[in-house]
Amino acid sequence: MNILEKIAADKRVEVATQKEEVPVEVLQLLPHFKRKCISLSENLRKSPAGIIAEFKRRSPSHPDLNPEAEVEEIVKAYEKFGAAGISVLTDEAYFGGGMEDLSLARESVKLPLLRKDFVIDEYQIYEAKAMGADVILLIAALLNEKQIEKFSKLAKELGLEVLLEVHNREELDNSLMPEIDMVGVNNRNLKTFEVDLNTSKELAAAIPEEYVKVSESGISDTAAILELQKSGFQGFLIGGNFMKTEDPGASFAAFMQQLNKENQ
Ligand SMILES: O=C(O)c1ccccc1NCC(=O)[C@H](O)[C@H](O)COP(=O)(O)O
Repeated sequence: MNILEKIAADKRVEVATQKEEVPVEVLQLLPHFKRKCISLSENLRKSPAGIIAEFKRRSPSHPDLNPEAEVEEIVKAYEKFGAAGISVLTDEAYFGGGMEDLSLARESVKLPLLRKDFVIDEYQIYEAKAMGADVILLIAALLNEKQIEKFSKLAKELGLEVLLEVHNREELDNSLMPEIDMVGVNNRNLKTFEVDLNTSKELAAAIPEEYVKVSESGISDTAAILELQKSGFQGFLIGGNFMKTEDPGASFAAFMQQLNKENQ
């Protein structure tokens, strides 16, 4: 079993329990459920930098990233220094996150929030909306075409945007549908954890123009962004580069300062 299959297997158990504890009917009564979402894809189209800055405490590839990190201060700094959106890891078992982090982020910033998790059940989409997310992630490697269609349609009904994550041409060709707003190319091979930015560059031309292109994972300098922009990417999902430092907000600010200088 590879890491993604293991995460998905655990997620099925977790979601089954959560559904019993807090049924969809209860989620629908929560105040954020009626909230109008903010568009991440629009922000990425108009932002000169297009950074989706991520909050995470750890990951399978980086188990000790920033175990004690608190969400509020970090996301406020991401907003203050020019992020186009924020990704919040809500998986507890492998990333040390939770729905509480998403809720706290929602109370702290006005930027669009991506619920970064492993969606395998419609329940998680209702939950994302109820906790204040604007965008969900659908990982092509985890889902078949029918699931992607069903989940993205539900997301649209709830007013959420969809970021589809792919890692190769086959996943891209099998998973594109009209309800998807953004296509993210994950530069990290989730089977080996190897990172290669050429994955984004090689897939870019195959992503139809109507989808905002997002390059995900392994971005650690502004030169990489300038390169990826040339291939048509408008969004850049960056987590570890900021979260591995003592002050992720300050490292984000320094990164943005450098990027703005180079983008002039
Ligand atoms: O990062 C991992 O180890 C990982 C393992 C299994 C599934 C997903 C994983 N990462 C999620 C992500 O895709 C990243 O959090 C995100 O793209 C940011 O990447 P980075 O900038 O390299 O932290």
